[in-house]
Amino acid sequence: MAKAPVNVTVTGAAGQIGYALLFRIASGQLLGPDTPVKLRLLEIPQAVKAAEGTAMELEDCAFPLLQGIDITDDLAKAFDGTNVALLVGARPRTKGMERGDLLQANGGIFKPQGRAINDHAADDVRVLVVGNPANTNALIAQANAPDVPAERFTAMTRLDHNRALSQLAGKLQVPVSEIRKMTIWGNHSATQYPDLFHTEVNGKTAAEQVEQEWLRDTFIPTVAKRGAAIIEARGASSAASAANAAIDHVFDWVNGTPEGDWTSAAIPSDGSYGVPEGLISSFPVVSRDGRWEIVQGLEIDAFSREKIDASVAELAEERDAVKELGLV
Ligand SMILES: NC(=O)c1ccc[n+]([C@@H]2O[C@H](COP(=O)([O-])OP(=O)(O)OC[C@H]3O[C@@H](n4cnc5c(N)ncnc54)[C@H](O)[C@@H]3O)[C@@H](O)[C@H]2O)c1
Ligand SMILES: O=C(O)C[C@H](O)C(=O)O
Repeated sequence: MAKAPVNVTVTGAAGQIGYALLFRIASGQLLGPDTPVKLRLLEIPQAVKAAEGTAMELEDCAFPLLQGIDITDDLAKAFDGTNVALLVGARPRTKGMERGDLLQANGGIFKPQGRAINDHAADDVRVLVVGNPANTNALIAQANAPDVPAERFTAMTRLDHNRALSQLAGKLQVPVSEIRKMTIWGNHSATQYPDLFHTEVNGKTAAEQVEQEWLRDTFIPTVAKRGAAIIEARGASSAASAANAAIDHVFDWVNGTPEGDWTSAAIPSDGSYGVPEGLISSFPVVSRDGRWEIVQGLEIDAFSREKIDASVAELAEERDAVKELGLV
């Protein structure tokens, strides 16, 4: 029997990431080659026409799995019955903007979106927040959706994870496919901690195969500041690689992670590894039966502890700031 279509909502659909993402969703790369999709594109009123243009192009691809496209600036319509919500549209930081202003502006987006997901989404809704500051935007949306299990709200650190894989593969001159168990801890920001102490390459720990100076002074800052380096080079933030990471995140969440490996995702902490419960922090995770689980039992040495704590402290500060603003 043919599968029922899955409703996928993409916010910020007329933006750069939206343009790199929508065609891949419609072609079956988000959920798999047997799953039909219906797209809901949410935009602000000024960008609805541009989203309509993208929808025309989607039609022109004649994707066999694409069973419909709705374009709207109405939250209730955008999230009505949605099974997968990709929250991409966000307010970028502009010149002279303080961090509090940025959090406030994004609260104005993610608070009502959280409420709309609460009131209109399907019972099995899964949410991935891409728009920055992604972890805290996810926290805002989750806090405003009390009827949806908290674990359904996640933020994207898969791009950082993929960046870390590529940097390490280049250093060791191995294919990315030979690397297992990479981890990004903490916030999707420059404080994130890409951890090589549990990563395996050809059955050996990656940290033992690289110089400690390279790990500390090149690898960690290169991965953590890659987003800024892309902006510097392109004059715009990463788009195709961000869309690719969003596809990877949702595909693995729905279909499971391969045996013998794990990935990275920012999910609500259950207190594991000393990360305060409720913070949406990146962890080593596996997906089993459609749910993320934090990989347990990893030994954390003093170097890693300090790095994880610094990023988690930043997340706690952001949470306190949005609490003060009444957003969570
Ligand atoms: N987590 C990550 O790894 C990662 C990586 C790259 C980019 N990002 C972030 O993703 C976000 C989007 O990036 P982009 O390059 O697509 O930006 P963009 O400016 O090209 O597009 C953003 C789109 O969002 C729309 N938008 C704004 N407010 C909206 C709202 N309330 N509802 C619906 N749509 C709204 C805008 O009209 C615009 O079309 C940014 O916040 C960026 O910093 C995150
Ligand atoms: O948009 C940004 O600030 C950078 C982005 O989050 C990235 O990691 O590429």
